[in-house]
Amino acid sequence: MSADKTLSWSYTEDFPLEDDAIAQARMRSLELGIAPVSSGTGAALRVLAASVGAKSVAEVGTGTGVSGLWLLGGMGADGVLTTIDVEAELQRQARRSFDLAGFPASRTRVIQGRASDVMPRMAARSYDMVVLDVEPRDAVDLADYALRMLRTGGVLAVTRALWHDHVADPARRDATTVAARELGKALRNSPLLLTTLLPVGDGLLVSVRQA
Ligand SMILES: C[S@@+](CC[C@H](N)C(=O)[O-])C[C@H]1O[C@@H](n2cnc3c(N)ncnc32)[C@H](O)[C@@H]1O
Repeated sequence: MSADKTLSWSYTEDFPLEDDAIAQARMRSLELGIAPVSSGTGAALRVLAASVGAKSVAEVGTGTGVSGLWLLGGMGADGVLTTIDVEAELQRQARRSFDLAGFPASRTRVIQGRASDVMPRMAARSYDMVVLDVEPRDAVDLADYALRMLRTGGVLAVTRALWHDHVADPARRDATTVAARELGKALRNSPLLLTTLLPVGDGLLVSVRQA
């Protein structure tokens, strides 16, 4: 690996142009101690949403709406983002972010609750894209619900898949790191999916549902 890799990675993170609405949502997130997706991850999510012509996207982990704004930016003008979070106050902030960015309320469905309670009640095979932006141990628990919701050709995106760069280090055996590692392998090995691991942000697992 070239010694310039770190430089290239920071260049990649700085490459996307983040608009004012996203920058403000990011600031509010950091003030509240919530880690939003990086610019590189957000831009990748936007491209993925656009590439599948997403009209229906579900996200777990609303936060203050940073990832949501990126996703909305990649969806068609009539696309609806359904976003789930346990924290009502964060969702109030996210609604404000969507509003300030000019997205009408009809473009978002903000659901408060634990994803493991909410997702089983959501329609099967109806979503173009599902994003899990939660800790790896939660992502492991939610991946099957997410796959159930995806249409054929739909995309599952799981953030934080390199978990603070611990996943690549075999000496790291803590439960969260192991969960991230195991989830990556399970998605990669599934005959239902085409999966790749992108080193953007804190790692982005991307799977396409093939049938
Ligand atoms: C990393 S933050 C999301 C940041 C957001 N996607 C952004 O980019 O602005 C993770 C969020 O997931 C929520 N969360 C964690 N576990 C959850 C679960 N099981 N069900 C619903 N929400 C959950 C937390 O309350 C937190 O707001």
